[in-house]
Amino acid sequence: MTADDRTAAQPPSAAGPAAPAATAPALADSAFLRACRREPVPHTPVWFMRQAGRSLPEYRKVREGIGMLDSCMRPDLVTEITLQPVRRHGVDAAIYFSDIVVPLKAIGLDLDIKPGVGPVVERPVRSRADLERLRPLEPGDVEYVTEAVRMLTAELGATPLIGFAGAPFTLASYLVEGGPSRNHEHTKAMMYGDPELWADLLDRLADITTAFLKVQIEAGASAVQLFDSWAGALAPADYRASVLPASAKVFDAVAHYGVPRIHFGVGTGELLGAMSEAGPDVVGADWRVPLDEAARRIGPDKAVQGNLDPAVLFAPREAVETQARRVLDAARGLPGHIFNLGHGVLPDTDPDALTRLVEYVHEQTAR
Ligand SMILES: Cc1c2[nH]c(c1CCC(=O)O)Cc1[nH]c(c(CCC(=O)O)c1C)Cc1[nH]c(c(CCC(=O)O)c1C)Cc1[nH]c(c(C)c1CCC(=O)O)C2
Repeated sequence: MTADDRTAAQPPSAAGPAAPAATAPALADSAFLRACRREPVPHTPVWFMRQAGRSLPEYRKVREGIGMLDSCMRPDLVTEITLQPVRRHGVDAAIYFSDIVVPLKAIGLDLDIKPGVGPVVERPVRSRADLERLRPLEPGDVEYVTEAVRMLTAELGATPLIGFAGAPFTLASYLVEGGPSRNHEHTKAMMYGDPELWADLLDRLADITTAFLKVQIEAGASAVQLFDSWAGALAPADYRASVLPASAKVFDAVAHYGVPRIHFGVGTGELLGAMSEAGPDVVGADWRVPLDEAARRIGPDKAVQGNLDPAVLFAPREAVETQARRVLDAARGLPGHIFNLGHGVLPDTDPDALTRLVEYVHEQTAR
């Protein structure tokens, strides 16, 4: 079935589905949403960050000749690409196919995603005058997101759809540096050197991120993840003083929807407690901290997500299973574990290794 057939079979009505997808009983009872709420699960749910993307030949095929940002604006492509890993791997959740810079593009910033590089911003944001270019995001700026989420929730049925956005710090890093950065030097120069301008920038980004998450939740996303990928570059005191308030503002602003909110960053072992204080329901950890220790740092009443090193998938099957077993052992006795990688799927990963890993986790944890 093509994406077009699907649209024809199930036209997304302007009023949306009769019952909001997020409250349909089978969906609410899915292993993923149960784990987010720290309820007993039939098996440990599994999904992978970057599960939709270059590791899949079917992804490369539909993306042929179409730029990354262009593909994010086409609901038919977004729907197809989001569904590909669900069909192939049998993961317990879909993640909406987009990118953290899509809302910034949608408010008119001159940026692109360069293959093999990442987001590149034509004119970096460095001064108060530059801030004026960061206007608020209106739902009408991203109608294609609403349409794609509706098409997806109709297709996915009882499989949850995770919406996402970039956290203010990670978005700020791309905007201030003008592209990917190892040391975030311009970003930190603004954070330390002009705290007022920095706070303003993060506050505007918090509002844009919130608006982008609201569009996804209101169209039917069952959970949301806030990616603060580069927060691990910060010392805990600086994170708490200069970044946490903006991320907490985002979590607060979407709390009333009641959908689980996940918080994740790379290299954040020392920040897990602070990231938990920002107010999410679930905290993701990378592979540098054992999951039981991560759970201690995250504190009570929150689910944990993670944390297999994505590079492990390049090892032979037995080694992958040994390492996955270590993650499951560390998670034993923790109510609310969502199995994931410690960061995104690497582009050269063998897709069959991912499928086998989903089967392994399901088998090993079947109750
Ligand atoms: C930092 C960040 C970005 N984008 C994202 C983050 C946070 C997650 C993380 O820490 O990895 C988030 C993101 N980007 C993409 C998704 C899709 C959903 C999923 O997880 O499957 C998600 C969740 C698609 C994408 N986003 C991008 C691709 C690759 C583009 C392509 O296929 O041509 C995909 C599938 C581009 C992108 N966009 C970004 C980078 C670093 C890159 C890679 C550049 C490259 O190596 O080519 C910025």
